[in-house]
Amino acid sequence: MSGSRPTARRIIGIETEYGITCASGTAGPPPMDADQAARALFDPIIQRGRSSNVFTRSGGRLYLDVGSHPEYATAECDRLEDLLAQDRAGDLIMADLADQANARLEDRGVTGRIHLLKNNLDAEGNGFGCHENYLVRRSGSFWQDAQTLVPHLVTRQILVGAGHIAPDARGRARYCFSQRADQTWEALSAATTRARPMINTRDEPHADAERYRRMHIIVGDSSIAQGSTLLKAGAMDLLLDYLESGGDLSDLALAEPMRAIREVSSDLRAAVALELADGRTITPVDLQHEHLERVTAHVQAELDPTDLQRQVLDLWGRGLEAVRSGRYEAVAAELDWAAKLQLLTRYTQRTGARLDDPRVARLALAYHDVTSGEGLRPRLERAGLLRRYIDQEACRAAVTRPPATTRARLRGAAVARAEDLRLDLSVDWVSLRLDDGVCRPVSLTDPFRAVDERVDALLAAMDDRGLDPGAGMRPA
Ligand SMILES: Nc1ncnc2c1ncn2[C@@H]1O[C@H](COP(=O)(O)OP(=O)(O)OP(=O)(O)O)[C@@H](O)[C@H]1O
Ligand SMILES: [Mg+2]
Repeated sequence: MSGSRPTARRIIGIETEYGITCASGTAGPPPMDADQAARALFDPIIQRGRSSNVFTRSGGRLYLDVGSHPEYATAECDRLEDLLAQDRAGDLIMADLADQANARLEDRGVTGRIHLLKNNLDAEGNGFGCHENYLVRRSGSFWQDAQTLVPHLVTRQILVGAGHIAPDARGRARYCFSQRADQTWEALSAATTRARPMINTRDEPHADAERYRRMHIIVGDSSIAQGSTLLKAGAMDLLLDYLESGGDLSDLALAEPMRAIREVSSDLRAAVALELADGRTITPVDLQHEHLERVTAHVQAELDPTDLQRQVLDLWGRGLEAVRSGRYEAVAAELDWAAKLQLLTRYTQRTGARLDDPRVARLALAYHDVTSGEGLRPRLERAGLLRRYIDQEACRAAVTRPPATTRARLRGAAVARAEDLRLDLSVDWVSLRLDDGVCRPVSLTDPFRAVDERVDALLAAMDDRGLDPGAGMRPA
């Protein structure tokens, strides 16, 4: 590959909603429902910060909305290695909270254990999301770019879907690519719950609104395998670079994206004929292949890709080949749908259980369980059956260390100082404010700016305040 420039710097963040249940430790019913379990999980956070919406030392956001899906939004990342580490740090933060909550339950003599699930469908059939955020330039044709991405979002599930067991039209269980595909109702919309679009077009850039927009993609499955996260975000970043450099995908617009997204999910051979807007038809594999070829040509002509970006292109190609040939084992260490399918297939072959057997459902759920000591991922990773692109130490470190190259560095430093000195700090994505009635709020509208003397001054003011026992201290 012989281009010359790096990909344009782009802010990327991933928000994950987690499923939560409290499994009974006896034969009786669960000791608490999902709402109660979520509140038990967030209890120490609410005690400490008097809020269920806090920013962390990693620069990310921990959040419990109404309802029962605790959420972690990663800090702003502009390197794929940081995104992988921060995304995993979110799982670790949640798992630590669950450990603490389970210890409190045990102290109270409650026989039940809280489990956190990184999937997209709860036992009652309610869906919840994993959202990707990509900074895009306002000067580009956002609407057209957003529309242009729909065919990619419809078909990328054959690579980055998390895999799902669902009944077919005759009620028989079968394996499909995505949990989220059936939960999506529109291509583009500014409403998220009613319309369930693939891209949420609400204009909230968390940055200078004259220059930027935030592409808010809400159709993806949550990822367990780092390979899935890498390919999901890395392919989108490269596609956006291609489009922002004048690339065009409009000849691949689909006639009926909503119908297509369901058809793609349920055809494991990815050979279904999808109708294009111009009347031609194309299979999901061929459509993805076409995207990959254009992006690869763009990379070769213009870009000097990073090591992880090379791996994105490599995995993209191998993933398509695995689907086309039906030899999914080739990517079973890298892509969720293939990893889970291999696990379930081995189990059904060994035991003779069918896909609709409750034991198979439990095994599938264990793949998504991120609670310490419960889920399968750590074991699969240790055994080399799931590939780690970023080692566990780096992910652990990201729990308290924000990305170094974006404004998250400033936010993380300020949050850490406020926690250490027990000072009240108001934080959101674009500002920091010490609640002492003296310091002026610091506005951080440039997400690429990782060094800022105003934040240095704020940290110094915090040190001064922290020394003064009367000022700004929170009640113990
Ligand atoms: N300028 C930006 N461009 C792209 N992504 C950004 C930018 N600023 C922040 N982000 C990322 O966007 C995500 C915002 O998460 P958050 O959960 O607050 O989303 P939201 O869409 O604002 O809110 P909600 O979940 O309440 O609907 C984070 O992952 C963050 O890193
Ligand atoms: Mg969110």
